[in-house]
Amino acid sequence: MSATSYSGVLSQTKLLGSNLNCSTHRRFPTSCRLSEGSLDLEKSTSRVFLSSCSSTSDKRNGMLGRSHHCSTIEKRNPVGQTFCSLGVCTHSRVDVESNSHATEERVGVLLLNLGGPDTLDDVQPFLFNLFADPDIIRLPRLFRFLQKPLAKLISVFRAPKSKEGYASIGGGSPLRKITDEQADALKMALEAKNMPVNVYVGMRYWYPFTEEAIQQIKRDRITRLVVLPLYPQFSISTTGSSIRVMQNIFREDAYLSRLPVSIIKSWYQREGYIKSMADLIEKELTIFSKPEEVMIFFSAHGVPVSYVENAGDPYKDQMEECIYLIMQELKARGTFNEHTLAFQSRVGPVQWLKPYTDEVLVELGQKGVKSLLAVPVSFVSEHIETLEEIDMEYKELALESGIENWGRVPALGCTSSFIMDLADAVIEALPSATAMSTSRNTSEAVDQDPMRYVIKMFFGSILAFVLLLSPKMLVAFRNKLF
Ligand SMILES: C=CC1=C(C)c2cc3[nH]c(cc4nc(cc5[nH]c(cc1n2)c(C)c5CCC(=O)O)C(CCC(=O)O)=C4C)c(C)c3C=C
Ligand SMILES: [Fe+2]
Repeated sequence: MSATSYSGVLSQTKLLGSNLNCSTHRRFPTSCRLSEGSLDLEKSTSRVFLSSCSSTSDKRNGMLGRSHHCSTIEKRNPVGQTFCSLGVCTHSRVDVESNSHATEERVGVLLLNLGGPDTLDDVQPFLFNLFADPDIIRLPRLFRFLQKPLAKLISVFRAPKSKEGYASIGGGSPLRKITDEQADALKMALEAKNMPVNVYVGMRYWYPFTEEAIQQIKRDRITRLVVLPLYPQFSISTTGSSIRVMQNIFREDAYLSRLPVSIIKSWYQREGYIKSMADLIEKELTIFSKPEEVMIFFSAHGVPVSYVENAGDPYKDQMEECIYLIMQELKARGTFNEHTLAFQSRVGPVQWLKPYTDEVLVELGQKGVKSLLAVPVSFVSEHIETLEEIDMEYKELALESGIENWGRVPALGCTSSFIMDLADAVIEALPSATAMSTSRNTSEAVDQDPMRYVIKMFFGSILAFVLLLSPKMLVAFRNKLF
């Protein structure tokens, strides 16, 4: 549920039409002229004036005192002079209510993340949730009814290996704790910028689930919501999946479907993020005896190739651009190290994005690279793939392959420059919040036709039988590819 949920009340005095051009897209339905999180002021013809007052009492921290303050954000069209200004004023509630436009505004920020098992007993059910996600195992529509049985099978097969991994990092995932800390830090950063908000944490595959966070948002009568996935780059399998869950819930609910929402789909290109990453890399390089000789080795979580080539996942492009921007920033600071990008954590019998981290490490060792700095780049908190896969498996492989000096950049976590930048991203996204699309897509309508459903099940069963007994699947299970 909410990591940082307090009864902050924001009274908005004015909100003049945020007339952003939003279109409905089949897979990523909310595609606003929001240029991935930052308001595209040059194109925008809207003028948004948001003056907010707060009257807060923090239940969590047991604060009894109430404070009243007011923040102003102004965004104007290209002919206007003021693009973004934050001002602070103080006035009483009566003043607010005397305004004819007065409505009570409660701003929420929903942090989306993957979630991870808290204990070893959670591992198999967590894996089940993950593999039951049609954005993780993308079965053809005809096979969709197989999703859950397949998820059960794969999760049971994979659980022992995953459990070993989680056991080696302390018996569970640190994700919940770190995400809660990030939520607290973000709330404080926003308060420091005179933007009191409730921050909620919604995990995709484990507690606190996205569904719970959304229920809490509803209970708190949030009136404007910014959705901030904690993945810098967009992938269908991560941000896309969480947004799909959100949209399904929002569509069915009268209150939520009218709630103005702004989704920050990716933010890898933000200056604050790039600079924070460059800071961490620079700092870690100084630990090596010859920093200039260190190969900067970006290791990103992979996705199956089909996501990029068939489904149009922008993940690979965004990842490459992200690395380019980080390297440009380092060059601007006088750091000219060589670098490379590889993809880790592949699962199952399909082709994943290449080159693979393990193969590149061996090649680099063979080529005579002696010093290497691993940089996890697809995620902003420590998790099993940094603490176990990189710090243990890949480090061992690198040292065996001839690399002598190994280092690893920590995940950003609660690095203050990073959190401040996320806070800015939220503030910039807020004025463009619009109600989510409520239209049902046609393929879902087909699922509601009983005759079509029976036909689909009949042919699907035959195909499923063939698929499950296909040599590829049998080999995958036998070779423990899951
Ligand atoms: C940008 C980050 C991630 C992408 C893209 C991603 C895609 C993806 N992942 C799997 C399968 C698994 N992922 C697992 C854990 C896991 N994945 C991410 C991030 C991305 N996944 C994180 C942060 C974590 C760790 C959570 C934690 O508990 O610390 C797991 C479980 C662990 C294991 O058994 O290895 C699986 C399985 C697929 C199939 C996929 C794309 C289709
Ligand atoms: Fe993953």
